[in-house]
Amino acid sequence: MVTIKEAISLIEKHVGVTGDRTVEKLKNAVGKVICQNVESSISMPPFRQSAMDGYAVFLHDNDEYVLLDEVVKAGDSHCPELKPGQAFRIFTGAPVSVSANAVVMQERVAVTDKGTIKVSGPMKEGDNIRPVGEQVKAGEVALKKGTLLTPAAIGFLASLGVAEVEVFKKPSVAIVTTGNELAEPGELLGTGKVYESNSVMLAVALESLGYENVAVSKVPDDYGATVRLLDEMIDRYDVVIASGGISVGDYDYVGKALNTLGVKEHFYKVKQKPGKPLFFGSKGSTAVFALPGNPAAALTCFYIYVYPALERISGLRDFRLESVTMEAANGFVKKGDRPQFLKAYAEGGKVRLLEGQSSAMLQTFALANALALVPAEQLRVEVGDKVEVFRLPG
Ligand SMILES: Nc1nc2c(c(=O)[nH]1)N[C@H]1C(S)=C(S)[C@@H](COP(=O)(O)OP(=O)(O)OC[C@H]3O[C@@H](n4cnc5c(N)ncnc54)[C@H](O)[C@@H]3O)O[C@H]1N2
Ligand code: MOO
Repeated sequence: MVTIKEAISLIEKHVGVTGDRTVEKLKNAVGKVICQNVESSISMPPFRQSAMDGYAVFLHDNDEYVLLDEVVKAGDSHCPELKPGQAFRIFTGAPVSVSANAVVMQERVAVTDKGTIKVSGPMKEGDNIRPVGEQVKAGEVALKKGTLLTPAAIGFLASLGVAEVEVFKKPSVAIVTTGNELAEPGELLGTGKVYESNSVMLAVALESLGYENVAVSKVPDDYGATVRLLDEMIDRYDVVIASGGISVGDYDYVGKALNTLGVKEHFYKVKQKPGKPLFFGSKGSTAVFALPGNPAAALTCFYIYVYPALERISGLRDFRLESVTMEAANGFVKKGDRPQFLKAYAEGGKVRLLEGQSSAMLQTFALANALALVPAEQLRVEVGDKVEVFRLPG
């Protein structure tokens, strides 16, 4: 049995980026990680650009300027040169000629009937002109290897004319559920059966985190069938997530099957509640997690252990779950000597510890947006106590 900390560091030690790369169209690359520096082929902005609707001027020692009969708007390619004391009409995004050394916003300008403009307030060189390459210069690194492609990063690359980007391939994931008792939602529920919930829950969690290559397969409590299915999945996928059959019961075959298949155990059993019988191992380059079957335990283990592992494999080499300290909005009495992850609701800087913490209860999880961790030695949480809180993604 390992501690939560030990389990996390063993996972960090044994998982790493697969190194597989792929070229993605920009709009398909969100949530992926750049696998090499992206250099900009252009300067951004590519030309001196007006930041305001107003007038471009060649500054002189007077607040009155002769207005040329010229208008330059965004997209225009022409741009008149000025002599000191001259001005022309310009709009936001339009190119600014080299001789124009400031742009004044139109709210500060009065047009006279003598063909001049009068400017109120001070002006200095460079006002309201975005210099060439202010964001990035041609040939410079725009985004570094290892950067996560957020919508902002995708927009930035699009602004540089990038249409495709080379990223780390996200790992492929096989979910394997086990159990004779499992019925499919939609079927009539026979005596002794429960509806199977873990595969769809884990599959949509993966999908919402951007993992697209996800397979689901199911096996009854049969040793031979469990060995065969796990063998195939370990062979074909980067990560295997089994659910159920990992405890000590006579019909819990996952641990025995993984052992038979030569999966190297990095840990089995974590001192925590829920999710004590969590297994993590690897075979070749495939990482194998066996989550406890109890649905809330499975999902807790997924968020705390599997999700960070997947993000690291996807290229975020140093990914860790972030936790914040919050005040408890209500009290909680912990049973037993294991640290406990509690389904919780974080709001306005406080965290509410929810009713119904059994590892079989998904209803509470459905109402939660966070997991709060109560340490082993703390037997009660009082209102106002500081609690470590992990916000759940999405
Ligand atoms: N003698 C002991 N018994 C148990 C121990 C122990 O230490 N000693 N640990 C308990 C704890 S804690 C957990 S957690 C469970 C984990 O057991 P398994 O991982 O072997 O899971 P199963 O027995 O297969 O199932 C547990 C529970 O979850 C339901 N389940 C399983 N898969 C699904 C699914 N895909 N969808 C919905 N529900 C599922 C299953 O029907 C069971 O009710 O072991 C304790 N026992
Ligand atoms: O470790 Mo189990 O998840 O407490 O029921």
